[in-house]
Amino acid sequence: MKIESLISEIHKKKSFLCIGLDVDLNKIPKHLLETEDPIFEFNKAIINATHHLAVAYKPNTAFYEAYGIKGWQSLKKTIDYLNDNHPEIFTIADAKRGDIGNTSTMYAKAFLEDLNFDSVTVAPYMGKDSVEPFLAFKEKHTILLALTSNQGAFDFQSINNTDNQPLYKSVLKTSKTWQNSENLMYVVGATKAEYLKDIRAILPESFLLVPGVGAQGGSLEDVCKFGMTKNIGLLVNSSRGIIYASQDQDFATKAMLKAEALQRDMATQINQFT
Ligand SMILES: O=c1ccn([C@@H]2O[C@H](COP(=O)(O)O)[C@@H](O)[C@H]2O)c(=O)[nH]1
Repeated sequence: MKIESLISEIHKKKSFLCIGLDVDLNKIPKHLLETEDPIFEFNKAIINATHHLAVAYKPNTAFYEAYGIKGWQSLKKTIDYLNDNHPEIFTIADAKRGDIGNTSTMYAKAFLEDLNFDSVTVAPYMGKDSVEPFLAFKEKHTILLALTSNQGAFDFQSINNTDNQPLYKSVLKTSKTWQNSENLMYVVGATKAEYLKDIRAILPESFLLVPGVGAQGGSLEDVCKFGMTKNIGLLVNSSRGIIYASQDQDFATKAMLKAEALQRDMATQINQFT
């Protein structure tokens, strides 16, 4: 998907909501376990109930890989369902890949060509030759881990390196020099909103995928205060906070209500900014 299409969808829906499809069979309504593909049935119901409120969906591949070949089939059915029925919606494979170039090329083919996601999350720490194979895909996006939402982000990402700047800033600055860097987006945790001013000084325009509102306690208002740009520039993700709003028959409606509340707050933020 071209970035312009994503921006136009954001303005049309007044939403920069990304819904995380992190499906855990222990948390979904029991009646779905009787169907042939409970993960896909769950995702389909969530997508049907929320697609008018969201501009992106992000299955975290761990939740599919954990169920072996059946999980991978559910992932394929989910992305096909999105691409066939909602081509205007941006899709993210949250897979956090990255390896030597030869191997990264295969990861990129798996997620961007075979599964046909619009984007994939990638760890930057093996450097340029591990990321450039992802960037080579036209109209696809590579979402680089910059400053993650977890506590462990402070173990390495925020520590000053030999240039006397935190490692995450080196990731941002150096990645901008890579070939096809216009295809880069970055992960910044909502729990790290106070860093967004510094991040925007380095990346004034780039899209940021921001996980960590909802279950992890990040604040949408804080993220918007420092992270929003004229093109909005944000995809704010919530997974558990939306998809597990109820574990009963009404799960999709309850998920819709949670998504609606977030979208309403996003519309307010967009209106205040523009
Ligand atoms: O820094 C990061 C990077 C990725 N994630 C992923 O986003 C979702 C968040 O789920 P919630 O249920 O809304 O907490 C999940 O897939 C994480 O693996 C992240 O949280 N932080």
